[in-house]
Amino acid sequence: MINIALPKGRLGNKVYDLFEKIGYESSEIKEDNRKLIFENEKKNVRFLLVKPSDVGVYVEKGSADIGVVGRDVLLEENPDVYELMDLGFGKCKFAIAGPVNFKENFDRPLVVATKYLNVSKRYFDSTNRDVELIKLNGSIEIAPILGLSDVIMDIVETGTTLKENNLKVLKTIEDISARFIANKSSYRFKNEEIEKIVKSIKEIL
Ligand SMILES: Nc1ncnc2c1ncn2[C@@H]1O[C@H](COP(=O)(O)OP(=O)(O)OP(=O)(O)O)[C@@H](O)[C@H]1O
Ligand SMILES: O=P(O)(O)OC[C@H]1O[C@H](OP(=O)(O)OP(=O)(O)O)[C@H](O)[C@@H]1O
Repeated sequence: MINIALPKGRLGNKVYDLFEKIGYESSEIKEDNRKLIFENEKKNVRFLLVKPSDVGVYVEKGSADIGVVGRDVLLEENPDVYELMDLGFGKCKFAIAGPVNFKENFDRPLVVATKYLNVSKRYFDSTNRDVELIKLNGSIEIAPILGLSDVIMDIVETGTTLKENNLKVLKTIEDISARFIANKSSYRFKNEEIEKIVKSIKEIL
C-alpha cells in the first residue's frame, strides 16, 4: 500500500487530477463529503487529504510514503524527505512587499508580517537587516495597511492581491512550485511502486 499525502486547498484538485490521469483514481474524492482518507484498492494506494503546510510532516514521519507540497512549505519547514520532481504548477514567488509609497526607516528594525518565519529570518539574516517578525496565518496584505508591519514577506502569483491593497513588490526572493516528495525509507523499501508513479507522472507533465 502506498499512502499519498495530498494538499487540501488550491493545489488539491490539480494534484488529484494528476493521479487520476495516471490511473490512480478514487472518484469519491470529488464528491461533496468530509472524508479525509480515500482508497483505490485495485491500485493499492490510499489518499490522505491534509493541510498543505502539514504534507512535509506526514511524509517525513512515514505516515505518508509520498506527497505533493509547495516549495514554500519545504523551505519553511525543511522536512527530511526526498524531493523527486518539480511538477511545474502552483507557480508563484516569495517576495517582500510594501505600500506603493514605502520609504524604509533604517534607524529601527524593519517590521515584517509573514506566515513564513523561517524563510523570512534566513532572508533578512543574509541581508544583515534587523527585523521584527510578526507571524500571521493569512490575509497578510492587511498588516501594512493597518500599520501592524512596515512590509510583508509572502507569496505573489498574479500580483492582484498586492495591487488591490495598494501594495507593490519591493524584492523578489525565490521561485516556488509544487514538488513531489517521498519518505526516505519508503523510497528505499517501496522503490519500485514509487518510481512507477514518478515515471507515469513525468510522462504526462
Ligand atoms: N496565489 C498563489 N498562486 C499559486 N500558488 C499558490 C498561491 N498561494 C499559495 N500557493 C501554493 O499553493 C500551496 C497551497 O496554498 P493554499 O492557499 O491552498 O494553502 P495555505 O492557505 O497556504 O495553507 P494552510 O491552510 O496550511 O495555511 C502553497 O503552499 C503554495 O505552494
Ligand atoms: O498574487 P496573487 O495572485 O494575488 O496571489 C497571492 C495571494 O495568494 C495567497 O493567499 P491565499 O489565497 O492563500 O490566502 P491567505 O494566505 O490570505 O489565506 C498569498 O498569500 C497572497 O495573498
